[in-house]
Amino acid sequence: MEGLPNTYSEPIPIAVIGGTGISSLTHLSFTPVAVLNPQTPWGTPSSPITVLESPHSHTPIAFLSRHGLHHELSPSEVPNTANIAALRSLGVRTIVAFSAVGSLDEDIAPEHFVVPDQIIDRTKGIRESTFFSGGCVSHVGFADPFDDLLRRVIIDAAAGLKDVTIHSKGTVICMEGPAFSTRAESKMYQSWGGSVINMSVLPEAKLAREAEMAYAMVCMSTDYDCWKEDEKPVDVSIVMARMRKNGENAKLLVGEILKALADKDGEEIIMAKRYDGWARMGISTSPAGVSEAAKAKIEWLLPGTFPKP
Ligand SMILES: CSC[C@H]1O[C@H](OP(=O)(O)O)[C@H](O)[C@@H]1O
Ligand SMILES: Nc1ncnc2[nH]cnc12
Repeated sequence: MEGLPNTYSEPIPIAVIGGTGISSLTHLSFTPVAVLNPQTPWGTPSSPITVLESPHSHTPIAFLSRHGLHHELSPSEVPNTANIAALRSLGVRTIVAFSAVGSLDEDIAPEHFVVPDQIIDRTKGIRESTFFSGGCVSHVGFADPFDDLLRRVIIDAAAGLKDVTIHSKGTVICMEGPAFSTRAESKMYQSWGGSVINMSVLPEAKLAREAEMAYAMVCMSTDYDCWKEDEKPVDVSIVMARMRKNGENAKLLVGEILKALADKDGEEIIMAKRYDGWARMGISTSPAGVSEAAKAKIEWLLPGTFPKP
């Protein structure tokens, strides 16, 4: 990426967040045109943000590597607030996130993709998980944590890929890690109705909702965790081996998603106006009680919420 400009003059409405095994979006159909390093009131994002253009679409996309360019950030260390704030500041309104997951369901085989519709939170409260703290409280609705319009686009787009089996719903369990689950935990998650397990969907999805963006995740199955007695329990070599094929399919899928969103209806889906005001509506702090520090940060994230008098 050397030699690319570090500015981009247009808003970038779509972002792709890559996780394990996807630290760039290098593929014939994408041309990197800039590398940005936005700073935010919540700090610096996980990685520089690459801006890519594609012949499939007039809409540029921003790519962010969740664990850093060299996978140096553990799931608990990912600066999710900085990541989401940085993307929003570039104009992003729609996020397609990718994640390597373990399967809790016999039918979700390695290399299958799942577009989940629900989440169960098993993180340990050690991740910074809201923009609304330090003097401004907001409670956003999160009953349906993923955006259904975007989920539908992804599911339909995946139908254009010949060797990807896609599951159109499921519950993702988000554990803290970084160690994998015990067998007892894995079986308990199955009994709770979990379909797949990862360490990344939270608080990423929650912060995207607070930032009034549309968010969906593509879960790429790599293993059967450790509930299945006739399989070797998950380890990193198993995950990385599966991610070679998954990573190629993920890049093809991004191309198909951009094609699908390249028309007028697509623009409406991408701009996610349906989330305008969600976080602002949830603010419970009375105007006189909002701290100046919180006002400044929220105004940076969602301009117009606390305009200067
Ligand atoms: C390397 S296996 C565990 C690791 O893989 C997943 O990462 P990501 O969601 O970023 O693709 C999982 O969430 C864990 O962080
Ligand atoms: N079994 C597993 N548990 C948690 N995260 C994962 N990512 C890939 N496989 C996983």
